[in-house]
Amino acid sequence: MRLRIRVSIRRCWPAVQHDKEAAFSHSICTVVRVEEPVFWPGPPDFHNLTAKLSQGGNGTCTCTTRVLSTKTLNHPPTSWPKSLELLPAVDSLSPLFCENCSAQLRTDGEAQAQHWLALTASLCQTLDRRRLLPLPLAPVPTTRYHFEIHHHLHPTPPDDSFKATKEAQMIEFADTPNGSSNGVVPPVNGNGMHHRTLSQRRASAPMAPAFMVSAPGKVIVFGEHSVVYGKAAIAAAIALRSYLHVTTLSKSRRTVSLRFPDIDLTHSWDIDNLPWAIFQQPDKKKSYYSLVTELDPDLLAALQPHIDEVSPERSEEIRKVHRSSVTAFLYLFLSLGSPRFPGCLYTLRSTIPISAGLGSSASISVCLAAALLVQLRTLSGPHPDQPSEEARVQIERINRWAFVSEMCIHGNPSGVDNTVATQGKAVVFQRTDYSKPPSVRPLWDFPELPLLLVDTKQAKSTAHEVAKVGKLNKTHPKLVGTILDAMHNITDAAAELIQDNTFDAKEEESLRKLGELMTINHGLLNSLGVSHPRLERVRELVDHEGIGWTKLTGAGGGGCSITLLKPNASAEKLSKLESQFEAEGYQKFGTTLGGDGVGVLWPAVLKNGTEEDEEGGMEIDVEKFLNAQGTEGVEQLVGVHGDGGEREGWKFWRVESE
Ligand SMILES: Nc1ncnc2c1ncn2[C@@H]1O[C@H](COP(=O)(O)OP(=O)(O)O)[C@@H](O)[C@H]1O
Ligand SMILES: C[C@@](O)(CCOP(=O)(O)O)CC(=O)O
Repeated sequence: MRLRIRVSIRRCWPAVQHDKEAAFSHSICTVVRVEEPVFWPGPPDFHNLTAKLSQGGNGTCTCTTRVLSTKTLNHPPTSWPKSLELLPAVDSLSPLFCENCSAQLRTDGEAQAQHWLALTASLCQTLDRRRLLPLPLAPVPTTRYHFEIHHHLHPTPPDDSFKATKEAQMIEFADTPNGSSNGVVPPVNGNGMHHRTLSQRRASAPMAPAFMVSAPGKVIVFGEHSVVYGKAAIAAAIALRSYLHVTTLSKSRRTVSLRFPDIDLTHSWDIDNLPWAIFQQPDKKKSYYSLVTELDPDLLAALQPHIDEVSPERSEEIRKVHRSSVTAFLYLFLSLGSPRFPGCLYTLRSTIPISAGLGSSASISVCLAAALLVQLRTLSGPHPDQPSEEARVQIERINRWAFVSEMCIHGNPSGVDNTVATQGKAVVFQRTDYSKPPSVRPLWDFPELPLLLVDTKQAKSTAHEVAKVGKLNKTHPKLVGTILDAMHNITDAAAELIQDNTFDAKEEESLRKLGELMTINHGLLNSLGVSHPRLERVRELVDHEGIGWTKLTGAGGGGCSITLLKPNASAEKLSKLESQFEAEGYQKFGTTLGGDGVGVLWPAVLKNGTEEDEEGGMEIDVEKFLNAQGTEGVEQLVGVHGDGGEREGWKFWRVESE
């Protein structure tokens, strides 16, 4: 079957349409390429497009698209802007950033030409900006867009009304988050004028397809707490993950809503009542690539009334949890968004136990940051052929904002949790200077360690434990400094050991050396006062059986422990230990280390072994997502891994090993 795809580019001067022929089989993904002269800052709006069956079909095909990659080619386009007056009005676009160099373009209206020049200069990269004057002496680069088109065939409806509107629906766009028109843009006729007859008008559609993002939890294998003081830590992603579903509402619905059932939180705000003015002040405004290393007290104060209105009838304990999540969301939403942001519903579910030291807050922070950046179209990819370097830039962008969210949730984070939740795998992390990005060294061959993960079910607060160590450090700076240095040396030794060619995760001697480092690390954490009797009890039980080495993981004060099991640990002893854990109210987790970091499912359609798979997949709507039962239900519905490995649909920014 062949489909004709018509791609029309909005907010691009001059307005352009492309007709593309592409062969499709029933309900698959395909890639279409469009080349477009770059006359405009930022990617054009290709958000939704519909494709028309050009032959042999008796149905329509609704497609959603995503820009897979953009590549700048240095050959001139076929048309040129003739004079500066012809440049389009730019005041409807805010903020303006160059996609290539991330430079913020001027928005002061002083001279619109400046935008164009700055953009062109940055795209030409090697060209001296001054040589671009006067226009159009410089070669204007062309951007090549790759689209991924998900299309779903719908049978032709029996009634004729469909035929009447079919043509009008042929080119249909969703609005961009920063856009000023409503969700449906009519076709452009030969004069560049928009027109659509009354009979062809339709109710507003949602402005973008629903999509999902997901990020893993983590275990810190070495270096928690000391990492807050600039020492190195080793952390690895785990298979437990958070999943965030984003629905964009139609233009008339000006609310932003959170549904976070794990913490029993539901709340909506009127977007137009949020304190945009202060977040948009030139001295406060941040861009999607900013490195924010501290929260702005004025912005926090402006958010306070909107945080205070959440869950007024709940207990103080619950409100505290709600406040953390809401502060993180609102801070990100107002920092990254704009008053023209569309109404949205964010629904979050996580399989990571909360406040157990497995990085639940970092995982949701990464999801929130990634979702907002995806909505703003500031991320390229992910796609399987994305160059590592490009993937790295996207990961860095998400990570920077996830760190801001982490600051909202627990005050003084080191950034290790959000880094591993964004990047996945296992990393050696160190942040010596908080005004700069951290050093992150991936451990590509992180071994498959035989780990037992035990949740004490003793809730703790990271903020509280971190503050406790801070206080101890203030009182005994020299002594605590020595302990933190020793922890750093342990991490160094462990990284060296793991990367040594002779290290074998199945061999006793290798594991013994690593296990001893874990024991020492735990002892030092205990000396800082962040263990807990229930954590000590796990150690006691494991030590009694003599089958492994145990340390707390995460902030401590409760939460989880990890035990590195000896290779010869007998099944009998293990099962005895597990029964004892169960009897004493502990929960054992089976998890693998070193999985993928942040992933995107765009649109929210997955194959789930249901009838709908025949039609291209099953759309994950909010209802299905909320109705999924427990961890198993969530994983079955949207998990990044199905029974047969990685699920088709989820995509990850992957930084490969050099
Ligand atoms: N599934 C979730 N839904 C909503 N908020 C969450 C979720 N998981 C974590 N959080 C937020 O993160 C906080 C827990 O952070 P923290 O104490 O650092 O624990 P952890 O060690 O699990 O990261 C919670 O109080 C809540 O604000
Ligand atoms: C104690 C600390 O090192 C790790 C905290 O991990 P968690 O929040 O318990 O998952 C704090 C940090 O690194 O920000």
